[in-house]
Amino acid sequence: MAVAEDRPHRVFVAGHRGMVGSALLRRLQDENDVETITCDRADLDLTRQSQVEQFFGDTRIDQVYLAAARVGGILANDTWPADFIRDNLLIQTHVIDAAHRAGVERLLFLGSSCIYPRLAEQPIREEALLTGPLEATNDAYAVAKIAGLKSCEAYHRQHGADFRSVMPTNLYGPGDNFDPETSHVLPALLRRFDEAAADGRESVRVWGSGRPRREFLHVDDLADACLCVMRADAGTFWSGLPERASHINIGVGEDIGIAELAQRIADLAGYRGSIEFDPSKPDGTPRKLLDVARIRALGWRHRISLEQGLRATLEWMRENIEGGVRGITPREDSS
Ligand SMILES: NC(=O)C1=CN([C@@H]2O[C@H](COP(=O)(O)OP(=O)(O)OC[C@H]3O[C@@H](n4cnc5c(N)ncnc54)[C@H](OP(=O)(O)O)[C@@H]3O)[C@@H](O)[C@H]2O)C=CC1
Ligand SMILES: C[C@H]1O[C@H](OP(=O)(O)OP(=O)(O)OC[C@H]2O[C@@H](n3cnc4c(=O)[nH]c(N)nc43)[C@H](O)[C@@H]2O)[C@@H](O)[C@@H](O)C1=O
Repeated sequence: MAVAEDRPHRVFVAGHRGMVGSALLRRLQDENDVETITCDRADLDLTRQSQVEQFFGDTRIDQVYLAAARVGGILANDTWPADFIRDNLLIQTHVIDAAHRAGVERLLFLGSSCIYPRLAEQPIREEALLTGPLEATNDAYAVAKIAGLKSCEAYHRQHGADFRSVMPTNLYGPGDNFDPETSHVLPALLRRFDEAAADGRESVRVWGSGRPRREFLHVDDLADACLCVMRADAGTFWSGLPERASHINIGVGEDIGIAELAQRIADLAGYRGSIEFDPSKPDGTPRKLLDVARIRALGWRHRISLEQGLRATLEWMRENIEGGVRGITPREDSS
């Protein structure tokens, strides 16, 4: 490695105020050979190339965790595809290229399990990439994420850059977006059922048919997996991947139906009314279960069960979202 043994690695976490970025910061604090670097979006808008180049030019950085992105649930993705493809292509292209020019020794790009074909064989292996059509509700976001992992692969092939990618399954945990319209399913249902229980409501609506299946990973486990991938020596990491690939799946290896998830959350929140399904909302991809053999071969396995994670996240939500939730807005409204 390029870094002298006697000084800590200077690690830039992009997106440090988000759910994943803040979990990475918590996890990196446990490492005594790491000095973390962050910069607020007000001072560094990653969609602006000049700002990104200046930041990397002025700041000595050894490693990058690229957890900044435009992120949202199925409806936000389906409603604002232009914002999702634009922001994500710009952020990742600027950061990856500036990191390469600045001589960053290692970078981790955060993709998503939605990169795989809608009807991929389950559990989904890394090799399923680009073997079939994408799910329409998030194809713009998925194309940007595919471009991100392909960028890492291309900079590795052409320049020898040690830029790696992880493809996490659906995540949840402290710092999540609990906005009813723009969030993912798990935080949306935690909030909806908790409020319904508190108000004594008789019925709660769950989007779609309830039949799709999803795999859920606690964000603290994801942060641990990211460090495991970044700490793997280059020979081990690259030799464990198929040729012309830079990505590795991160998940728990089992999934759950949305109707069952809703019932478990209802029970946890103490909700006693009925559950109805809203067919006017999209189901999205029918199933998205990752094959996690590769990350397990690197020595990582999740520790937090869905039961434990749901309880802890419900507690976190009750203590932290009083007075408002962090949602997202379309770009036209936000700039
Ligand atoms: N959540 C999930 O279920 C999954 C997430 N992922 C991936 O993990 C990564 C992190 O996601 P997550 O933490 O959930 O998302 P969040 O929305 O919680 O966090 C995203 C972060 O990116 C920052 N950001 C967005 N745009 C810009 C910009 N133009 N300039 C600077 N910073 C910006 C945000 O800044 P600010 O706080 O100022 O808004 C925020 O800190 C993403 O790449 C996502 O694709 C992958 C699989 C599942
Ligand atoms: C991580 C991943 O997240 C997104 O994909 P998704 O997995 O389809 O996302 P989701 O969590 O929003 O929904 C999962 C399922 O749950 C159902 N569902 C029920 N009730 C609610 C509900 O109240 N809110 C939401 N959001 N979904 C609901 C919903 O109808 C769907 O069947 C990608 O766009 C992309 O961002 C991505 O990579």
